[in-house]
Amino acid sequence: MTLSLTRKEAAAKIMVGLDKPDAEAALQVASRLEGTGCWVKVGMELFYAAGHEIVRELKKIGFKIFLDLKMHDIPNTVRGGARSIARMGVDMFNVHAAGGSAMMQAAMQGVNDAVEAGEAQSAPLVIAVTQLTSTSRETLNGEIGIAGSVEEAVVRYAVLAKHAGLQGVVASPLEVEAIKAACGEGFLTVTPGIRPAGAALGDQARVTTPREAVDGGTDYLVIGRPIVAEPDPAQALESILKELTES
Ligand SMILES: O=c1ccn([C@@H]2O[C@H](COP(=O)(O)O)[C@@H](O)[C@H]2O)c(=O)[nH]1
Repeated sequence: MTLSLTRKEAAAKIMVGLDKPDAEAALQVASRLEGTGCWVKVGMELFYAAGHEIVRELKKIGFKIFLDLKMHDIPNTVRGGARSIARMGVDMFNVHAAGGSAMMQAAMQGVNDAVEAGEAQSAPLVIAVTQLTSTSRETLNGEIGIAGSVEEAVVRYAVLAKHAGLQGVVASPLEVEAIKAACGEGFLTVTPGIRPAGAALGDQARVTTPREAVDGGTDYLVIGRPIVAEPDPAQALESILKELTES
């Protein structure tokens, strides 16, 4: 089924991956996206270079922020890390489901610690990475050592994350239908692995177009290089929005 979205609805589903080496480069792109209504995603490259300050700057501009640091450590460390992240005022962050239930529950406890101590005004959404969208079945079976299909592995982690109290998962758009069937419509799916027709796949293994991702029921489309590595990021975003608003 082709879903017809308004421009506002489409923009609110897009998380632009600001994978840039420093604050200046990131803010240059962000300034071109200001006012569109899209989210921005701050990942390892930008956060390790520009830290809390870039989060503050992006919030000041008015963006909703997904902090994509994919925590994976012992529960006590993740609890402390989650508390620190909640204090920063981001809207969403993630952990690896491979860390197990106790670790994911610890992330939720860290958020509660921050809220109860009055350090965070509101609780960010906490989601779990299932299997990276760069992982193919061959890699999953032959290197990571998990048997079966990628979809089975993704759904197993999604169910684990749901039982641990998390609000959603990161997966490819190809697995959204199975995740929603197993975890319910309200369980969020945040999907990288988005490539407009003809765009280079790069290191992504499990991809769809923006239109296919939306029609498959995803909640959020994470899009990096097809926007931020283009000479005109605003124009690249516009053409994706056009694809999503045409029925
Ligand atoms: O499974 C995952 C988890 C996170 N990502 C992140 O999303 C963006 C995708 O960027 P593209 O340039 O559109 O490929 C990137 O920041 C990744 O770290 C992911 O791709 N897959």
